[in-house]
Amino acid sequence: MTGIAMLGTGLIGSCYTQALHGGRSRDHVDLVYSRSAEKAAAFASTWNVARSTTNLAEAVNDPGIDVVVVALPNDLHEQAVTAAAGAGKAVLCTKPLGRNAAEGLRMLRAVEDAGVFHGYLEDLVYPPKTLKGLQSVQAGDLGRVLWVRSRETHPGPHSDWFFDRARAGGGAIIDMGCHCIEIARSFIGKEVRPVEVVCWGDTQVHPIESEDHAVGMVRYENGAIGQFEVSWAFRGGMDLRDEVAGTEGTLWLNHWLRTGMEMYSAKESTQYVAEKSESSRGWMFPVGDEVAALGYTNMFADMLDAFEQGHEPAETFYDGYVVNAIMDASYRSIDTKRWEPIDLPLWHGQGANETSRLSRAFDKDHELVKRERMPDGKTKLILRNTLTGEISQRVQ
Ligand SMILES: NC(=O)C1=CN([C@@H]2O[C@H](COP(=O)(O)OP(=O)(O)OC[C@H]3O[C@@H](n4cnc5c(N)ncnc54)[C@H](OP(=O)(O)O)[C@@H]3O)[C@@H](O)[C@H]2O)C=CC1
Ligand SMILES: O=C1CO[C@H](CO)[C@@H](O)[C@@H]1O
Repeated sequence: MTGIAMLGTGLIGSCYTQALHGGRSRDHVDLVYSRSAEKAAAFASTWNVARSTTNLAEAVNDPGIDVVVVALPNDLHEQAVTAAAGAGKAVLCTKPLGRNAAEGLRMLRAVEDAGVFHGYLEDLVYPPKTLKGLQSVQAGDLGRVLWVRSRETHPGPHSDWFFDRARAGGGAIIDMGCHCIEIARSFIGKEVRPVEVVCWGDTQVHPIESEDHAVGMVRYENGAIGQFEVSWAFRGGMDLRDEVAGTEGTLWLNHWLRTGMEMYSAKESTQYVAEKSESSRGWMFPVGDEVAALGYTNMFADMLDAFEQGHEPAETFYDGYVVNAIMDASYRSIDTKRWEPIDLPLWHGQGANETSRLSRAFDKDHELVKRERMPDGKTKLILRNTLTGEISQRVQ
């Protein structure tokens, strides 16, 4: 059995542990690291973890440990990854990989130089409905993907360090834009190079330096656009939605509010409703199995299958570094108010390959712009003359 160490006893350390224990039925966290012996003991007792330590070096060097899971605040990722790689252990790191692309790239180099297995824990490309959507998109059911819109908004994070710009590396973009960017990149095709970004971001509500709102557009080399929308001041819970628009189809995913379970209670509920839920009475949107719905279960199954079978998981540190580079350009764009190029000193995907407009030949002189069935039962064809550019219509 694979020996697993969990570094961190916070929100994500608990979610990851629940997912690991419930997922493939053969995974178990063997060792937990916390700064405090009391917290470590409490975590170990809640989640039935056999051993704990307050020494990070001891955790990663433990001979019974094969895989180290980094579930620590953003400013501690690099240090933990370097320690795990130095100990020759496989390392799985939560999002964002780094606080910027330079940090992300150093982490990628550290695991590559050490020759250890690495996985980027981007859960939101693994929810069951996202995996099903990705399969359809990859099979071509939606045609060519033109535009992906991904939104994550909630009233704000649950711990102090998120609000400290230096520790977190930024605000809502680094915290949640990273999810939206990787979701869009997955639907558009991870081999397609992201070229430039234009982004607005501002601090509208919280008394902090970091942005609590942002909207950005990432332009890919094939013309596709990945749009992200993030807020740390949205009221009403956690709104997690994705939309994919292709030349032949559309996909809408709603992950959290309005997922199919809606409950009303006139009384104050005593039950936990869902992550970042703001209501415990009236209309509520509980989630049946949070760790599955958020993708953690499938994510760890992919990571551990890949580790045991000796191949790469769907998300590696390389993906985390690309996402970091897109976020760096987003922050530059907020300052310059212009499209900013995405700097990718390391790129594994396709080379320059601008996709031209789709040809929709109608007859020898025309392309079809649009076809629509009208209320009178007739069909209107809107055509463009390929020689003159003239637009005309025919009614059939
Ligand atoms: N969907 C996702 O993939 C999510 C990912 N995350 C990511 O997980 C990481 C941790 O976030 P989260 O678990 O929510 O954060 P929390 O604040 O809930 O927990 C962080 C944990 O890290 C440990 N820690 C160790 N050193 C420090 C330190 N110097 N300062 C603060 N904490 C420390 C603490 O455990 P102890 O006190 O026992 O030492 C603490 O419980 C972040 O990178 C975040 O972006 C977070 C939420 C969701
Ligand atoms: O998706 C998420 C929910 O909120 C958390 C706190 O802002 C994020 O860190 C996390 O990635």
